[in-house]
Amino acid sequence: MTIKIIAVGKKHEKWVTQGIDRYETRLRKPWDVSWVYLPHSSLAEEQARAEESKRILEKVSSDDYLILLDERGKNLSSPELSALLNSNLGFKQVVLVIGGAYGVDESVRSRANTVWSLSKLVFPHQLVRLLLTEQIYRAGEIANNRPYHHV
Ligand SMILES: C[S@@+](CC[C@H](N)C(=O)[O-])C[C@H]1O[C@@H](n2cnc3c(N)ncnc32)[C@H](O)[C@@H]1O
Repeated sequence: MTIKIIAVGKKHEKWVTQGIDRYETRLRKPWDVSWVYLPHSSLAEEQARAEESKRILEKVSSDDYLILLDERGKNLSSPELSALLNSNLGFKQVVLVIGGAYGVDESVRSRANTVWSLSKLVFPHQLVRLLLTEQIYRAGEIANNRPYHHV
């Protein structure tokens, strides 16, 4: 399974890099995770959201399974995420999107196959990168029946 994470903003900030590295170095094949960083728009809120959403969709193929991270989405348990990533659903690649400071607009929301909420709380973008990386690692461990995940 190929997993692409599209994140609005620069590379990871120093304080999350160590955490992300911790999980990514442990991630085992066959899951192959890569990051795409998109520049922040310098426009005002609504136009910035539209510009960043356009840039996001330019990186998504019609045959990708798109998961948008958004606090208004649905909750998934870790086993449910694992099953979702593991099932492949006939798609070549799963793409996960983390929006910028203003989130994304309706174009990305309506393209998304799943809108996934980590919590009703709004988290800062960089922290979402770290939480997502740990959850992908956890999902892989669940899929491979390894003991990292305890219920
Ligand atoms: C600072 S938040 C933006 C919040 C913004 N108010 C919005 O309307 O989306 C940056 C990004 O982090 C992700 N995010 C933040 N909290 C989240 C949560 N609880 N669940 C899922 N994704 C979240 C979303 O992708 C969001 O676009």
